[in-house]
Amino acid sequence: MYYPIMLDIRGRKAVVAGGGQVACRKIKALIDAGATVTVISVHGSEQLKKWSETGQIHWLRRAWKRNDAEAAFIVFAATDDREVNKQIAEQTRSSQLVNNIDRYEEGNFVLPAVFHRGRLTLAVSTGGASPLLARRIRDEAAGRLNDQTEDYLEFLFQMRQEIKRKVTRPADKTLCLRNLLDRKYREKQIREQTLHHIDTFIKESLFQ
Ligand SMILES: C[C@@]1(CC(=O)O)c2cc3[nH]c(cc4nc(cc5[nH]c(cc(n2)[C@H]1CCC(=O)O)[C@@](C)(CC(=O)O)[C@@H]5CCC(=O)O)C(CC(=O)O)=C4CCC(=O)O)c(CCC(=O)O)c3CC(=O)O
Ligand SMILES: NC(=O)C1=CN([C@@H]2O[C@H](COP(=O)(O)OP(=O)(O)OC[C@H]3O[C@@H](n4cnc5c(N)ncnc54)[C@H](O)[C@@H]3O)[C@@H](O)[C@H]2O)C=CC1
Repeated sequence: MYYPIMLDIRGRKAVVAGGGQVACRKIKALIDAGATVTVISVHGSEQLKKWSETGQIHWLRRAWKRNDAEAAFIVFAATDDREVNKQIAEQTRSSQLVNNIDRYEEGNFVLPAVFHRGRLTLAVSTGGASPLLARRIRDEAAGRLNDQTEDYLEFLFQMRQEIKRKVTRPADKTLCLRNLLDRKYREKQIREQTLHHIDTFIKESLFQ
């Protein structure tokens, strides 16, 4: 069974071998997550050229060389050459994260199908069994979210920060945080009032 995790890769070095369609999907997610991305590929899509021109990636227009992954935190073997991808995966240290796009067993992680909305991330994986089913389940789950999800979660975040700061007893904190999930806070107006009167919310949560 895979171990799921949300990685903070801001400023971390990501190295991607390959600049085709699949590599670009992985690169987009790396850029969005704030990684420092180096791409090694002779050829590249229009999108890759744009990212390179705008400084969002560092593109080395050449074939993969041994040691290219040396300083990387995370590596993608994303060429269309199975043998090259295999070698790249073999060249990484066991402490590095490596994804092989054509033979997932040769890497040590796989990417899920992802949907982001504000602070919410939905990630669905079938552990390599069927990427298309992962995508479909992701789309079905995302379709059940409504327009308010982003604001609602931002409200929960802000309230939770304040509750953590203001309420010290763990049991009291739990009471407040549980109370926050009451359906009434799905109403925008009630959320706004509550944010303005956090002390009242805390008192009511503890004495109701
Ligand atoms: C194991 C994994 C490794 C990894 O890439 O991390 C992997 C591996 C492989 N994918 C292959 C094919 C396809 N992959 C997609 C699409 C996606 N693939 C993604 C993830 C993963 N793909 C990981 C496991 C995910 C899981 O847990 O289930 C998604 C979810 C995330 C992402 O890529 O960001 C993204 C959808 C994102 C979105 O929609 O948003 C499509 C559809 C399309 O392209 O439209 C096809 C064609 C249809 C088909 O073949 O099923 C092949 C065969 C290559 C060949 O034979 O030529 C392999 C190789 C193998 O099986 O070893
Ligand atoms: N994991 C996944 O999500 C998926 C994986 N695949 C697999 O991904 C492979 C690649 O697909 P595409 O991106 O569409 O191919 P593509 O043909 O668009 O791109 C291949 C890229 O690999 C680069 N490349 C080839 N040899 C290289 C080397 N020695 N060093 C550096 N770069 C090198 C090329 O310059 C090119 O940019 C497919 O062969 C397929 O097996 C396909 C679909 C989804």
